[in-house]
Amino acid sequence: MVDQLEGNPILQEVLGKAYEPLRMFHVKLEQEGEPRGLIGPRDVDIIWERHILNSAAIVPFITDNFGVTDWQTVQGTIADVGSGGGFPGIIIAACLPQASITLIEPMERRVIWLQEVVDELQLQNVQIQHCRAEEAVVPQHGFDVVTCRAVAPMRKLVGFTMPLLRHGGRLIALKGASIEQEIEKGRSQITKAKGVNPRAYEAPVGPGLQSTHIAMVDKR
Ligand SMILES: C[S@@+](CC[C@H](N)C(=O)[O-])C[C@H]1O[C@@H](n2cnc3c(N)ncnc32)[C@H](O)[C@@H]1O
Repeated sequence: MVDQLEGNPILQEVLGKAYEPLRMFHVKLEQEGEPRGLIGPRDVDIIWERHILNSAAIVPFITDNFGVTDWQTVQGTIADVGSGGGFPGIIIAACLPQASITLIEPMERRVIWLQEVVDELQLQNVQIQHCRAEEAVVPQHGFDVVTCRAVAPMRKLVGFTMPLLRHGGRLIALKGASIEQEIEKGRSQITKAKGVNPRAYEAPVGPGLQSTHIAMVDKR
Protein backbone atom coordinates (compact mmCIF):
# COMPACT_ATOMS: atom_id res chain seq x y z
CA MET A 1 0.00 0.00 0.00
CA VAL A 2 1.51 3.34 -1.05
CA ASP A 3 1.30 6.27 1.35
CA GLN A 4 -1.00 9.03 0.08
CA LEU A 5 1.77 11.63 0.53
CA GLU A 6 4.63 9.52 -0.89
CA GLY A 7 6.75 11.70 -3.18
CA ASN A 8 4.80 14.86 -2.28
CA PRO A 9 7.09 17.94 -2.08
CA ILE A 10 5.22 18.99 1.11
CA LEU A 11 7.30 16.43 3.02
CA GLN A 12 10.63 18.12 2.34
CA GLU A 13 9.05 21.56 2.66
CA VAL A 14 7.82 20.79 6.19
CA LEU A 15 10.59 18.51 7.45
CA GLY A 16 13.69 20.10 5.89
CA LYS A 17 16.86 18.19 6.83
CA ALA A 18 14.85 15.79 8.98
CA TYR A 19 13.20 14.38 5.84
CA GLU A 20 16.02 11.89 5.18
CA PRO A 21 16.09 10.19 8.61
CA LEU A 22 12.29 10.30 8.80
CA ARG A 23 12.02 8.62 5.39
CA MET A 24 13.85 5.64 6.97
CA PHE A 25 11.45 5.77 9.93
CA HIS A 26 8.53 5.80 7.47
CA VAL A 27 9.84 2.67 5.71
CA LYS A 28 10.21 0.85 9.04
CA LEU A 29 6.72 1.91 10.15
CA GLU A 30 5.23 0.82 6.82
CA GLN A 31 6.84 -2.63 7.10
CA GLU A 32 6.60 -3.32 10.82
CA GLY A 33 4.34 -0.70 12.46
CA GLU A 34 1.01 -2.49 12.09
CA PRO A 35 2.13 -6.10 12.82
CA ARG A 36 4.01 -4.85 15.89
CA GLY A 37 0.90 -3.00 17.13
CA LEU A 38 2.38 0.50 16.90
CA ILE A 39 -0.06 1.94 14.36
CA GLY A 40 -3.59 0.92 13.39
CA PRO A 41 -4.35 -1.17 10.27
CA ARG A 42 -6.16 1.79 8.70
CA ASP A 43 -3.12 4.05 9.18
CA VAL A 44 -0.74 2.22 6.84
CA ASP A 45 -1.27 4.52 3.83
CA ILE A 46 -1.46 7.72 5.90
CA ILE A 47 1.65 7.36 8.08
CA TRP A 48 3.19 10.57 6.77
CA GLU A 49 0.17 12.74 7.57
CA ARG A 50 -1.34 11.07 10.64
CA HIS A 51 1.87 10.29 12.48
CA ILE A 52 4.98 12.01 11.11
CA LEU A 53 3.70 15.41 9.93
CA ASN A 54 1.18 15.49 12.78
CA SER A 55 4.07 15.03 15.23
CA ALA A 56 6.22 17.60 13.40
CA ALA A 57 3.47 20.20 13.98
CA ILE A 58 4.73 20.47 17.57
CA VAL A 59 8.28 21.48 16.55
CA PRO A 60 7.67 25.22 15.88
CA PHE A 61 6.02 25.49 19.32
CA ILE A 62 9.17 24.02 20.90
CA THR A 63 11.56 26.27 18.96
CA ASP A 64 9.40 29.29 19.92
CA ASN A 65 9.87 28.30 23.55
CA PHE A 66 13.65 28.53 23.12
CA GLY A 67 13.39 31.76 21.08
CA VAL A 68 15.19 30.18 18.10
CA THR A 69 13.91 29.77 14.54
CA ASP A 70 16.70 27.62 13.02
CA TRP A 71 15.84 24.00 13.91
CA GLN A 72 19.53 23.02 13.61
CA THR A 73 20.60 25.26 16.50
CA VAL A 74 17.94 24.55 19.14
CA GLN A 75 19.47 23.25 22.38
CA GLY A 76 17.80 22.30 25.64
CA THR A 77 16.33 19.25 27.34
CA ILE A 78 13.05 17.78 26.13
CA ALA A 79 11.23 14.78 27.62
CA ASP A 80 8.58 13.03 25.51
CA VAL A 81 6.22 11.16 27.82
CA GLY A 82 4.48 8.01 26.56
CA SER A 83 6.37 7.94 23.25
CA GLY A 84 4.77 4.66 22.09
CA GLY A 85 5.86 4.10 18.48
CA GLY A 86 7.91 7.33 18.62
CA PHE A 87 5.31 10.10 18.39
CA PRO A 88 6.19 12.86 18.68
CA GLY A 89 9.60 12.12 20.32
CA ILE A 90 11.43 10.52 17.37
CA ILE A 91 10.23 13.25 15.02
CA ILE A 92 11.37 15.96 17.46
CA ALA A 93 14.80 14.29 17.76
CA ALA A 94 15.21 14.18 13.97
CA CYS A 95 14.12 17.82 13.57
CA LEU A 96 16.19 19.23 16.48
CA PRO A 97 19.57 17.42 16.33
CA GLN A 98 21.24 19.69 18.94
CA ALA A 99 18.53 19.24 21.57
CA SER A 100 18.64 16.40 24.11
CA ILE A 101 15.53 14.21 23.82
CA THR A 102 14.49 11.74 26.53
CA LEU A 103 11.79 9.24 25.53
CA ILE A 104 9.85 7.95 28.54
CA GLU A 105 7.84 4.79 27.86
CA PRO A 106 6.80 2.01 30.28
CA MET A 107 5.89 -0.76 27.79
CA GLU A 108 8.83 -3.07 27.09
CA ARG A 109 7.98 -3.97 23.49
CA ARG A 110 7.63 -0.27 22.65
CA VAL A 111 10.99 0.47 24.30
CA ILE A 112 12.59 -2.28 22.15
CA TRP A 113 11.06 -0.68 19.05
CA LEU A 114 12.21 2.82 20.07
CA GLN A 115 15.79 1.59 20.62
CA GLU A 116 15.79 -0.04 17.16
CA VAL A 117 14.58 3.21 15.60
CA VAL A 118 17.21 5.29 17.41
CA ASP A 119 19.95 2.88 16.26
CA GLU A 120 18.76 2.59 12.65
CA LEU A 121 18.25 6.36 12.21
CA GLN A 122 21.56 6.95 14.05
CA LEU A 123 19.97 9.56 16.28
CA GLN A 124 22.77 10.80 18.56
CA ASN A 125 20.58 12.99 20.75
CA VAL A 126 18.14 10.46 22.27
CA GLN A 127 18.03 8.66 25.62
CA ILE A 128 15.30 6.18 26.44
CA GLN A 129 13.90 5.63 29.92
CA HIS A 130 11.92 2.40 30.33
CA CYS A 131 9.49 3.54 33.04
CA ARG A 132 6.39 5.56 33.75
CA ALA A 133 6.74 9.33 33.94
CA GLU A 134 6.15 9.08 37.70
CA GLU A 135 9.39 7.05 38.02
CA ALA A 136 11.54 8.94 35.50
CA VAL A 137 15.04 10.19 36.29
CA VAL A 138 14.93 13.97 35.92
CA PRO A 139 17.87 16.37 35.37
CA GLN A 140 18.86 18.28 38.52
CA HIS A 141 16.67 21.31 37.76
CA GLY A 142 14.08 19.53 35.60
CA PHE A 143 13.52 19.35 31.83
CA ASP A 144 13.04 22.56 29.82
CA VAL A 145 10.10 21.10 27.89
CA VAL A 146 7.85 18.06 28.23
CA THR A 147 5.93 16.87 25.15
CA CYS A 148 3.33 14.17 24.62
CA ARG A 149 0.57 12.96 22.30
CA ALA A 150 -2.44 10.81 23.16
CA VAL A 151 -1.35 9.87 26.69
CA ALA A 152 -4.08 11.19 29.02
CA PRO A 153 -6.65 14.01 29.38
CA MET A 154 -5.20 17.30 30.71
CA ARG A 155 -6.65 16.82 34.21
CA LYS A 156 -4.57 13.63 34.58
CA LEU A 157 -1.64 14.51 32.33
CA VAL A 158 -0.51 17.50 34.41
CA GLY A 159 -0.17 15.32 37.54
CA PHE A 160 2.65 13.24 36.05
CA THR A 161 4.21 15.65 33.54
CA MET A 162 4.52 18.96 35.44
CA PRO A 163 6.85 17.47 38.12
CA LEU A 164 9.37 16.67 35.34
CA LEU A 165 9.71 20.36 34.39
CA ARG A 166 12.09 22.99 35.76
CA HIS A 167 10.61 26.22 37.10
CA GLY A 168 9.60 28.22 34.03
CA GLY A 169 9.57 25.04 31.89
CA ARG A 170 6.69 24.26 29.57
CA LEU A 171 4.35 21.34 28.84
CA ILE A 172 3.56 21.23 25.10
CA ALA A 173 0.98 18.57 24.22
CA LEU A 174 -0.49 17.52 20.87
CA LYS A 175 -4.23 17.34 21.42
CA GLY A 176 -7.57 16.84 19.67
CA ALA A 177 -10.17 19.44 18.74
CA SER A 178 -11.80 19.40 22.22
CA ILE A 179 -8.69 20.82 23.88
CA GLU A 180 -10.46 23.97 25.18
CA GLN A 181 -12.96 21.82 27.12
CA GLU A 182 -10.15 19.59 28.40
CA ILE A 183 -8.37 22.65 29.76
CA GLU A 184 -11.58 23.89 31.41
CA LYS A 185 -12.17 20.50 33.06
CA GLY A 186 -8.57 20.34 34.28
CA ARG A 187 -8.17 23.86 35.70
CA SER A 188 -7.94 22.87 39.37
CA GLN A 189 -5.54 19.96 38.67
CA ILE A 190 -3.39 22.27 36.51
CA THR A 191 -3.09 24.81 39.35
CA LYS A 192 -2.42 22.05 41.90
CA ALA A 193 0.42 20.74 39.67
CA LYS A 194 2.01 24.25 39.64
CA GLY A 195 0.79 24.89 36.10
CA VAL A 196 0.01 28.44 34.95
CA ASN A 197 -1.49 30.04 31.87
CA PRO A 198 -2.98 26.93 30.20
CA ARG A 199 -3.80 27.74 26.58
CA ALA A 200 -4.64 26.13 23.25
CA TYR A 201 -3.46 26.79 19.70
CA GLU A 202 -4.28 25.50 16.27
CA ALA A 203 -1.14 23.94 14.78
CA PRO A 204 -0.61 23.75 11.00
CA VAL A 205 0.39 20.27 9.74
CA GLY A 206 1.26 21.22 6.17
CA PRO A 207 -0.13 23.11 3.16
CA GLY A 208 -3.59 21.77 2.29
CA LEU A 209 -3.65 19.37 5.28
CA GLN A 210 -5.99 19.50 8.25
CA SER A 211 -4.39 21.29 11.18
CA THR A 212 -4.07 19.83 14.69
CA HIS A 213 -4.10 21.33 18.19
CA ILE A 214 -1.54 22.13 20.84
CA ALA A 215 -2.03 22.71 24.57
CA MET A 216 0.63 24.59 26.51
CA VAL A 217 1.01 25.01 30.26
CA ASP A 218 3.91 26.81 31.97
CA LYS A 219 5.42 25.61 35.24
CA ARG A 220 5.50 28.10 38.09
C1 LIG B 1 -2.12 5.83 23.16
S1 LIG B 1 -0.41 5.60 23.34
C2 LIG B 1 0.24 6.98 22.45
C3 LIG B 1 1.62 6.72 21.95
C4 LIG B 1 2.24 7.87 21.15
N1 LIG B 1 2.47 9.04 22.00
C5 LIG B 1 1.37 8.24 19.98
O1 LIG B 1 0.84 9.35 19.94
O2 LIG B 1 1.20 7.41 19.06
C6 LIG B 1 -0.13 6.06 25.04
C7 LIG B 1 1.29 5.75 25.49
O3 LIG B 1 1.50 6.33 26.77
C8 LIG B 1 2.18 5.41 27.59
N2 LIG B 1 1.86 5.78 28.98
C9 LIG B 1 0.69 5.64 29.63
N3 LIG B 1 0.79 6.10 30.91
C10 LIG B 1 2.06 6.57 31.05
C11 LIG B 1 2.79 7.16 32.12
N4 LIG B 1 2.23 7.36 33.32
N5 LIG B 1 4.08 7.51 31.90
C12 LIG B 1 4.65 7.31 30.69
N6 LIG B 1 4.01 6.74 29.65
C13 LIG B 1 2.74 6.38 29.81
C14 LIG B 1 1.66 4.05 27.13
O4 LIG B 1 2.54 2.98 27.46
C15 LIG B 1 1.54 4.25 25.63
O5 LIG B 1 2.72 3.90 24.94
